[in-house]
Amino acid sequence: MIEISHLYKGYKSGDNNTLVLNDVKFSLPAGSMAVIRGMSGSGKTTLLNVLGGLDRADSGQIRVGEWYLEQMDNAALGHYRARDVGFIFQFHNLIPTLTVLENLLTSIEPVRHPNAEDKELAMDYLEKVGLAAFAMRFPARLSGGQQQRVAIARALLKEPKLILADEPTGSLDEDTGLQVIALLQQMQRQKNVTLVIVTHNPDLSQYADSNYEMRAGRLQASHA
Ligand SMILES: Nc1ncnc2c1ncn2[C@@H]1O[C@H](COP(=O)(O)OP(=O)(O)OP(=O)(O)O)[C@@H](O)[C@H]1O
Repeated sequence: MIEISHLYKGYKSGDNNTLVLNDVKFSLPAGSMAVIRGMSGSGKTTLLNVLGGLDRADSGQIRVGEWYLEQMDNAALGHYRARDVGFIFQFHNLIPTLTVLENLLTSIEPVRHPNAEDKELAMDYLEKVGLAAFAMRFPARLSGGQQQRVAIARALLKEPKLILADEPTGSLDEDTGLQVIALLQQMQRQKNVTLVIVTHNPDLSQYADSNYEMRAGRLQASHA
């Protein structure tokens, strides 16, 4: 499902070019879960951004299913993101002027106009994250953890092939964090979704099919 090889990305500052991704190699079968840990600044978010088509590497190959990202123009990357990728990021980017339900439906809109079935499914996902009662609220009236769960429900609603999550349990208490992980695992098993999770939380490693550590731009398998 995911095949990455010889991936490099650097940022220039003055005469220095700091390599943030340094010959990254990574492969992950469809329907499995990888957890990537690593120190702050080691390149984890950069890797997720490149994998999700939000950013480009300087060189290297990235294949996700039938998509060959390094060969695609920006429009094609937009299609790829809209159709196949669900993002759960630390800064969840809910739209403040839309209700919780409307926020969920934004994940469908690039692909089709949401219909009654989509709305029903959106309510099911809100139920699953324990927020059905808040469907008509605006995000500002939710706690940070509740907003995080809305962002998760939004990513799940479009039932993407790939979910990229950056600290998905970061702003949640332990119980809610476990519920979220259980929900992600359920998606993985029932819908064959591939999950790549970046986290500082060592407790998530036990749920993964494979574990990695990012160190100064290099990705290494770990047994943690
Ligand atoms: N747009 C940018 N311009 C210059 N440097 C950048 C840019 N984006 C990221 N970096 C640098 O690249 C390195 C990797 O950043 P990245 O966000 O990928 O790390 P991370 O492992 O996700 O960290 P954290 O765990 O703190 O989120 C950092 O040193 C960061 O300062």
